[in-house]
Amino acid sequence: MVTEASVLLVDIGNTRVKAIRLDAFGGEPEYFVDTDDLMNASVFRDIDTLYFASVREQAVSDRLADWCQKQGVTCREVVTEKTAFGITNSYEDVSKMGVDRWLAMIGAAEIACDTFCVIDTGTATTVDFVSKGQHLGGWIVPGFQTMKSALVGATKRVTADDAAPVTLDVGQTTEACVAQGCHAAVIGVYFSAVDYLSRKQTPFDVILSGGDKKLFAIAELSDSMRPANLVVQGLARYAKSELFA
Ligand SMILES: Nc1ncnc2c1ncn2[C@@H]1O[C@H](COP(=O)(O)OP(=O)(O)OP(=O)(O)O)[C@@H](O)[C@H]1O
Ligand SMILES: CC(C)(CO)[C@@H](O)C(=O)NCCC(=O)O
Ligand SMILES: [K+]
Repeated sequence: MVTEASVLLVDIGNTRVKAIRLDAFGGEPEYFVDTDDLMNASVFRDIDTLYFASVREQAVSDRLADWCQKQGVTCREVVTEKTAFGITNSYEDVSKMGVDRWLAMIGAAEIACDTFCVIDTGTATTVDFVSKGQHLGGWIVPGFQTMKSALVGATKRVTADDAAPVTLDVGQTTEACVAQGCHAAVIGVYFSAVDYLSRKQTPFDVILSGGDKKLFAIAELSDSMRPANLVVQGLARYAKSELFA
């Protein structure tokens, strides 16, 4: 019999792979560089079912599925759909939408009111807007690190450091100007999302997620929610409904 402790949820992101068992999905996942790293890890022991989602190339998914088959582990890859859990995707070709965005919406819908947006910030910052079960559309923006690398790569005299500001401020050195400027740009996405939703003239929730959500400390003033990891939460919803409903 499948138990929640024997199901592993895996989010294969652009930068990192996150894995956590279904019975612990609200907690902190384990991080891996890639799926080879994951396949050798102890989290893989004693599981009988794997639910995964990937934004990497197809070969990565194929290799993971092959490996599961050899281990006798049931493997289910979740992909972006046109409709599920009462949400309808606005993309005409839903296969083009990154499954992390789809799962973030599915995860957010469980905790948000009728109208909401989910802001997921990591390698990219994505924003997706949903009202009454209809996905209205979204934004894809470079993430904080990605913005800094693009800036450094496209200029001669601009350099960056590892600082990750949490307050809106200004810099007095090149590195501080870059860090504060890119932080201001990330925060700008949040304010623009609030502005867009405000025009709907209906109550809404803003849900923040992703490896860099700490950059949104400023949003604590408002009542936006910051759940653990929405992509994993979306995967958990799929696994629960398919295995235990
Ligand atoms: N231990 C860590 N290792 C790598 N990145 C980290 C770590 N802790 C925080 N981060 C931040 O998290 C960001 C990556 O976030 P996340 O893991 O959500 O991204 P990702 O793997 O690209 O997933 P996504 O595809 O959702 O963007 C990095 O930009 C980095 O600033
Ligand atoms: C935008 C990212 C990189 C965010 O992780 C991912 O969702 C992705 O690769 N998306 C494909 C393009 C799209 O969603 O329209
Ligand atoms: K992201």
